[in-house]
Amino acid sequence: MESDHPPLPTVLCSVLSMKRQSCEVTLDPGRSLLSWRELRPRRGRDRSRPGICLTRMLHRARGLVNSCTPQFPSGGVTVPVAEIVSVGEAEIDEKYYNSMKWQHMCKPHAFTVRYVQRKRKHRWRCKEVTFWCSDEQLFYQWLQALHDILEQQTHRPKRLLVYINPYGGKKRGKQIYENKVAPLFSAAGICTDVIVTEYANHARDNLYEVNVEKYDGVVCVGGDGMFSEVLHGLIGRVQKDSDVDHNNPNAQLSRCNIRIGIIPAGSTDCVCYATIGINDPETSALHIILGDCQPLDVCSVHHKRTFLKYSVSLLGYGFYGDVLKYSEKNRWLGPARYDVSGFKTFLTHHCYEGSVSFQPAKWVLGSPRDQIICTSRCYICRQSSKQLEEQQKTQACGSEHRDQDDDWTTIKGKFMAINAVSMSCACPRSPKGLSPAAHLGDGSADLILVRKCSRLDFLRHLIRHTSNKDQFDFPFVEVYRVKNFQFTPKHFEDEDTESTDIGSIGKKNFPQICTDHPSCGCNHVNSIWNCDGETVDQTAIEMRVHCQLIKLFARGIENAKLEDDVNPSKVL
Ligand SMILES: Nc1ncnc2c1ncn2[C@@H]1O[C@H](COP(=O)(O)OP(=O)(O)OP(=O)(O)O)[C@@H](O)[C@H]1O
Ligand SMILES: CCCCCCCCCCCCC/C=C/[C@@H](O)[C@H](CO)NC(C)=O
Ligand SMILES: [Ca+2]
Repeated sequence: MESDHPPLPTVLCSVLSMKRQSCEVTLDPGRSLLSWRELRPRRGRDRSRPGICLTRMLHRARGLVNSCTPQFPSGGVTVPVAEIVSVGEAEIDEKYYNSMKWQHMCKPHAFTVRYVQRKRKHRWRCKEVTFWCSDEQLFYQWLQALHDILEQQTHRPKRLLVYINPYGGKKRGKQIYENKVAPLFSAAGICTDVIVTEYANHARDNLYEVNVEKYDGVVCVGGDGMFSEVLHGLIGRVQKDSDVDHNNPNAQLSRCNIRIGIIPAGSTDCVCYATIGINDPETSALHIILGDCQPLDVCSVHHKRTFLKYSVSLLGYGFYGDVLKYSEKNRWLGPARYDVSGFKTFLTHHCYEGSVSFQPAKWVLGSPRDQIICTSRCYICRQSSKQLEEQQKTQACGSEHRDQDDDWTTIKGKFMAINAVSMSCACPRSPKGLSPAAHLGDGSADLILVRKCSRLDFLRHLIRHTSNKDQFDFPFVEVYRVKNFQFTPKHFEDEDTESTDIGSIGKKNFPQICTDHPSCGCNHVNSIWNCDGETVDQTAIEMRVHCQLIKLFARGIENAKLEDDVNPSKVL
């Protein structure tokens, strides 16, 4: 009787040689694992009967122990196929070849497997191992089997468009790409078109013209500003192609399916750090090669009915706006400009008067202070986006997004900082980020309001950004998980009398705002908005989160505990 089940894929198991040692190498397509372990000859027996072990091994190698139950080694290395970077004919070092026993081969039958090895703190390295086969037939059998199984990794990119900012960070973008990334892409058989940008917004503008369909992904080499350019280019292009008016703050934006990879070469590189866990070009390149996919929330920022910018990390007014304002004047300082400017801004100690209105993200499972960190395959992000989609389906009415009007909260006052973050914003300066429990793809942002406080209190709050302690645990700090917010600076109604949605909210809310405390320096003084490290020209803005609008070549933060326990490529 014929079985309905497809035949089980054949396990390939051979004795191959590795670094002059015999190894049992197993490729188990069913479990998508490649493993190997050294075969140690039993000392006493082997000394008295030289050669017996090799004979047995060669016999097994020729006969191939096919269809056997895989014997996963108790000591050895196991690599998931999903973490194999490349497989190819080995480039043989002549000295090594001459010292080998099997010199009767006219050509060395060896292949090299490159794979991901996890190091500490989310760093990945590309490790390689070369296996020697006893004959040509066996060699081709292995090469074919490995190529076939890698072909099944269809989510991996084959063709990439790469933009390099030669002036980001320490101006090492080109060097970083050429030395650390290009060799890996080439080993993995990825074709690239590389554009070294010649002016600001070159990448963004180019993305409006280029045939994006040709590529499986876009890679940016640079910092958050460079990422922002690519983000604007891609989202803008997709909206244009699908006839979505991005000036409409309520427009349902079309999702962007082409993934973006980030090779960190900037000053903060917060998007890279918060989605991969480290700013390391080689690690990022490996995530791209393996074809990782991390959906990411994007916030749109509008003034009245005019689109201003998209943000994925920090949209900050007050402290972070001022830090950016001063740091832009000192770009020549490179990454240190943020420290100099941060110190100066801290000493200035400005607060700003205004009104913040927001709607809570009611569907989300988490809350900003629950200490549940967004990790790879985050449950909260999956559930929240599912719930949001269902909610949107039931309210679906054309291409406009309709928010209920009844649940707005308005907070008026004097603020040291207003920060909206749709991800943790973790970066080397603040390893847990501005909101450690914010989620990459839950469709919400954490709105952090730091009210007017003493310089010492503000310093205490800032220092918490660098520690594990709760940075929201101060009487002058509030945090809300929101789906949108609007901000109107106090002086807005004086300078702009036109009636709009946001304008009328401002007018409605301002009569009670005081103009006392002349000493605090907040009257009639505006900050600017820092939008992912770029300045925004308007101060009265509205922001809305678009759940999982884009995808990155990343996988979120792998659970450190889990990583230690089940590191797949570690020597057991
Ligand atoms: N060829 C170029 N010449 C001048 N400016 C450029 C060029 N290419 C890109 N830019 C701009 O440079 C700005 C900063 O770049 P980038 O983000 O790479 O570095 P950074 O500002 O040092 O790092 P971070 O954004 O992480 O703080 C971006 O706003 C980008 O638009
Ligand atoms: C006196 C101690 C002060 C310590 C304060 C450390 C806080 C550092 C927090 C950095 C937050 C970074 C958020 C990310 C913002 C990026 O979008 C942007 C562009 O790269 N970077 C900055 C610095 O605005
Ligand atoms: Ca989010």
